[in-house]
Amino acid sequence: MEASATPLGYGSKSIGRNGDVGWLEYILLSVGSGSVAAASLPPPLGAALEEYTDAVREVGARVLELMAEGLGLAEENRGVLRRVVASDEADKMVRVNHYPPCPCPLAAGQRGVTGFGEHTDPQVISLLRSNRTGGLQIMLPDGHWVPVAPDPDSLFVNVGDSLRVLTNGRFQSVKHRVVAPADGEQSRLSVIYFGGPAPTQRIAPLPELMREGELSMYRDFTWAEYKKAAYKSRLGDNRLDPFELFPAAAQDCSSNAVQPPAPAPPHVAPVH
Ligand SMILES: O=C(O)CCC(=O)C(=O)O
Ligand SMILES: [Fe+2]
Repeated sequence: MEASATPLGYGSKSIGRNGDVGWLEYILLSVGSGSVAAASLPPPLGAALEEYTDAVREVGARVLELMAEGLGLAEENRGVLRRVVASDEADKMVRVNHYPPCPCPLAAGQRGVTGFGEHTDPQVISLLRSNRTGGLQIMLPDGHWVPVAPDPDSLFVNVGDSLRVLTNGRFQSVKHRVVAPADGEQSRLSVIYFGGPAPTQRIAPLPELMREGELSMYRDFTWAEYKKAAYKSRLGDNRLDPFELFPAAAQDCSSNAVQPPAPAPPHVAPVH
């Protein structure tokens, strides 16, 4: 069965509304007061979800503080990134992905089928946990895919597009994808917290970070605007492109500059 979360809720195979497909089923929830999706869960599950999200968000906020320190921000400014995801109005989403083993026969040279197609996360920071089954891969600047070793005791941290803009490209959002388990392998299960800004938050390079004469590489936008644009796009699109002010300069230092074009998935795309 193919079902699409719209955009929240349960989905199977169909990711988003724009034709992206993968070998998975998932549930995508918005967490926090006023969130329809979390409020519709059985109360103990809703409470557990909020508790988990708050705990993992705090880890993300701490990582952002360390990143601010690493960027050389003065001590009094080190909370500037943390506050983007930790404010009361900040957008909190959780996705649970389940990738059953795919019984599909593989053609010669084909390493698997796409569980989740290549993309960057649009938010500020994502923290992922998984079971012991691998499949997650990240793309290096030279276009090579490298596997992320599964470790149920670790959190995998991803920089999102918004953090890339907030740091004027100093941190890059990295393309990642999931290859579904082959027939006979264990299912992969992952839980991802996506730390986003408040809807009205202006996403622009932090003034505290800009050097004298440094120009923003992006035109200003709000998180609500970017989220809407992200939902309208395909998974593999470089979603920041329409917001770039100096495309050539932004691409020069972009990990996405050398991406091969995303293959158009006929149904569930093979992975070579
Ligand atoms: O399921 C995974 O391991 C990664 C999925 C992912 O990248 C996402 O949901 O944004
Ligand atoms: Fe992702």
